[in-house]
Amino acid sequence: MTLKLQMIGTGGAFAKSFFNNNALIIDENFTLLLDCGVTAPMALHRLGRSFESVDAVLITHIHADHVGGLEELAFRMKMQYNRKIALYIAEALVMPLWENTLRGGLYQEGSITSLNDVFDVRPLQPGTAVDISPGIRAELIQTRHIPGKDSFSIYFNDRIFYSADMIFDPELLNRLVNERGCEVILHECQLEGHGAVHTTLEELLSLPEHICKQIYLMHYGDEMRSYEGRTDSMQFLEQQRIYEL
Ligand SMILES: Nc1ccn([C@@H]2O[C@@H]3COP(=O)(O)O[C@H]3[C@H]2O)c(=O)n1
Ligand SMILES: [Zn+2]
Ligand SMILES: [Zn+2]
Repeated sequence: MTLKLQMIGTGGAFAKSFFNNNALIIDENFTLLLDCGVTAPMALHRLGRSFESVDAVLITHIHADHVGGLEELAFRMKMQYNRKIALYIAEALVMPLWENTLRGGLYQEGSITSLNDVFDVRPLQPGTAVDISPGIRAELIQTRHIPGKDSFSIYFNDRIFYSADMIFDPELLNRLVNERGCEVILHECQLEGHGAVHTTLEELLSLPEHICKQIYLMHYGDEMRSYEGRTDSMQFLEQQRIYEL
C-alpha cells in the first residue's frame, strides 16, 4: 500500500528559502503532520491548508524547527476548532515538551495546566509500531542527534524510513534495507561543513549504491540548488510536491 507524502518544508533549521523540514503523510481520509516547526503555520497556509485539516501530529524531537509551531496549533485547536488533536510523541519527550517548551506560552490557570488539556497525548515506545490510521503504521527508532537529547526517527509501514535530525548511522541504514526490507529512505542532509549533529552529503554518498538509490534528501540549507547533479542517485525532496511512496 502506498503512502502520500507532501513536505510542507524541506529546509534545515536556519534555511531562509525553504520552510522547516515538516511533512504531511496523507492516508485516504487522514492527514498526519510530521513535526510542527516555527514555519509550519505559514507553510500550511501557502498550501491553502490550515491546522483544521490535520488529524494528528507526530513529533521527532524538541528543536524549534520541529516543535516551534505547536503553541499556535494547540491554541487554534482549543480556541478556534474546539477539539483535541492526537499528539504522537515518544514517552521520554512528553514531560520535556510541556515543561521546557510549551508551558511558558500555553499555561492558563484552571484551563491549561498540562499537555493533556490541549492534546490527546499518545505516548510511543521505540520499537513498538502503532496504527495511526488504517493506512499509516509508525514505529519510532531512537537515533543520535545531540548529546543528551532524545531524538526519534520513524519507520512507516515497515518499509519507509523517515530520519529525524541525526548523525550518520550507516549500520542502521544497512540493517533496515538488508534485514527489514526498507524500500524508501527520507534522510536529513547537511550539504556543507562537518556533520557534528547532522548527516553530511559526503557521508550519505559513501553508502552502497543499492541504498543510495532509495534515498531522498531533506532538511537541507539554502545552498541546495548548487548541489543539484552532485548527489549521484539520491534525489532532493521538494517542498509542496506530492510523492506517492
Ligand atoms: N551542537 C549543536 C547544536 C545545534 N546546532 C544547530 O542548531 C540547530 C537546531 O536545529 P537542528 O535542525 O537540529 O540543526 C541544528 C544546528 O544547525 C549545531 O550546529 N550544533
Ligand atoms: Zn531540524
Ligand atoms: Zn534537531
